[in-house]
Amino acid sequence: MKVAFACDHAGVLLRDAVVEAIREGGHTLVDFGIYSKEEKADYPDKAEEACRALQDGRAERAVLVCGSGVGVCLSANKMKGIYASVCHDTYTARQGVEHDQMNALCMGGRVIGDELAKDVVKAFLSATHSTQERHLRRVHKIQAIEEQSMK
Ligand SMILES: O=C(CO)[C@H](O)[C@H](O)[C@H](O)COP(=O)(O)O
Repeated sequence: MKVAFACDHAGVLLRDAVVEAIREGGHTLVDFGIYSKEEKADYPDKAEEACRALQDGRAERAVLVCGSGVGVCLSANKMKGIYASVCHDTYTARQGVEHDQMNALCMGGRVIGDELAKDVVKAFLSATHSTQERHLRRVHKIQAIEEQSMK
């Protein structure tokens, strides 16, 4: 799977761990930086760059990291077709994909450590969408809200 990654200067703390988890899972990294904490970046810009790749098919999922995970998550969820959530545990990361079709995982570089972040990324990337009717029905309702809100 092609996986977009982007972070700001606070999220860069988790960069190496996330990149490692993506590669260890056999996935292809689509890298939007940043690469060191000496670089500065605003989280809405980084989230937008990575999520554009999701929208146009250059990537199938995205991992976004800022200080808390909240800034990149709020930014990503403003974009059509992006379903982002902050997850700092493996249960939420897996269920978010299975039940809710989450396609952007957001984490806080100032919140969790490398090893847990790697497990969370792996749970997110190995999960697949449930085909159970009740989950699909709810996802379609999310999409209907999205469509309605743009009118
Ligand atoms: O956590 C964030 C937004 O939810 C961002 O990563 C910012 O880093 C955070 O707002 C802190 O910014 P600062 O420039 O490091 O003070």
